[in-house]
Amino acid sequence: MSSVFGVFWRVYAAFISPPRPDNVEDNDTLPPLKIGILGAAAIAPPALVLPAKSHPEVELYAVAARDISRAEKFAKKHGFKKWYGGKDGYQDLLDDQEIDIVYNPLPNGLHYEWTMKALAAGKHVLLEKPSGNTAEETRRMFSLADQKGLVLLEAFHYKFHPAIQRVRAIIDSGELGAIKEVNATLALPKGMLGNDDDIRMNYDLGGGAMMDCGCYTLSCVRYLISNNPSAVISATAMRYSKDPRIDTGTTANLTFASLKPGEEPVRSIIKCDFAIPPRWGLIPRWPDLSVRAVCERGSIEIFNYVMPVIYHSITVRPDGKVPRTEKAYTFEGGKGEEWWTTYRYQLEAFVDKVKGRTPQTWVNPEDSIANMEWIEKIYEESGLGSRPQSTYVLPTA
Ligand SMILES: NC(=O)C1=CN([C@@H]2O[C@H](COP(=O)(O)OP(=O)(O)OC[C@H]3O[C@@H](n4cnc5c(N)ncnc54)[C@H](OP(=O)(O)O)[C@@H]3O)[C@@H](O)[C@H]2O)C=CC1
Ligand SMILES: O=C1OC[C@@H](O)[C@H](O)[C@H]1O
Repeated sequence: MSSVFGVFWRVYAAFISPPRPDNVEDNDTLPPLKIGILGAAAIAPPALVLPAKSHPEVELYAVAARDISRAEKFAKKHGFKKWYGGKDGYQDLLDDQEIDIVYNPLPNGLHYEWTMKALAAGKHVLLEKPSGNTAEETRRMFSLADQKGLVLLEAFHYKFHPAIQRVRAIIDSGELGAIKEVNATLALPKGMLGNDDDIRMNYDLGGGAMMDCGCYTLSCVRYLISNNPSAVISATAMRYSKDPRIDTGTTANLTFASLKPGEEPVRSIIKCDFAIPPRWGLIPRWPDLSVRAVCERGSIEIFNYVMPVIYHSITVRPDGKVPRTEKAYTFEGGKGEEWWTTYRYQLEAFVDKVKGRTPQTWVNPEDSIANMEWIEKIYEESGLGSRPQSTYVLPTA
């Protein structure tokens, strides 16, 4: 449904009142997987709480917050059975034997420590993006998950939605010829994010626009080109006035080796910004969430690859032919509903993996590690340097 009614209907079902699950394969015989959340984070309701409400195989079980009253308020508001708080609250949640899955939406600089602790406690972990502060942290987390036979997923939710997968399928089909250039932007109007106390403005917590919004643009161009960059040609950061180690926006110019011998390298410009100024100093701008690929025989672009359930459009312009617009809210013959958010598709895949089923989509450890490696290279090139590596050491058993 691409009408205005369709937008309202999807937003209602996705964010206001997700339909309750009715039928499940093994729901009658197996208890639901119990979820615990570390931190009453702003992203937790859209990214996990709402998706869980329409997933028949999970239960919102416990939340921990540094302040117990905050944990209690969050638990009661969202229907969690238990809450933990105080200085040991996060560890108490991890020690709860009932919990199967831990969602980690802590600040980036704490992803490593608490994911390592969660894995050590035997929990599967859904970890917010970017996976850590450094690629070394990411390698260590996936290595521990592997040793323990646990599922660990970096929550690059946009990849689980049919919209971006449709863009890649069109590129891969060869309809437009070889890919020459892909540019991606995630830029938000000033005022939406980036107050002084925002975790994104704190270097020790892994702040910076390239970490926050930029990690999507990098991930997306790597995904559409089906390769990793071969070099960062240049990277320019706008520095935060109160801490020059933090970028409020970064533009990076990358090059990728072509996958086919003899073809030109693929060029890419990625841009992130969390402070686009109002037009003429007055009129607030819309977020810029665009990705455009130029190929030998035409171009393709998608608007809104980050929150496609609300509205997105895929415009294909084959040279010499009439342009067409496509939408993709569901997979043909696959699991999903028009109102499923990127996060709902992601939760479906995560549960499938935990249950030993083959997920429709997955983000492999190598992919998460490579994304962090190139984030670090971009920060190095911009002169700001990598974010600080965690000093946490997991005690040996
Ligand atoms: N997938 C997506 O679409 C999005 C993902 N994200 C990612 O999710 C994570 C959290 O982002 P967001 O929800 O916006 O952030 P918030 O600041 O709302 O949440 C972070 C949580 O971390 C906890 N925390 C623990 N230690 C600290 C500390 N020293 N300082 C501040 N907070 C602390 C707080 O929990 P407590 O309740 O215990 O106080 C807080 O609730 C980030 O990794 C971000 O990149 C963010 C937005 C969108
Ligand atoms: O993950 C995210 O997605 C959307 C952005 O608004 C936000 O800053 C970021 O953390």
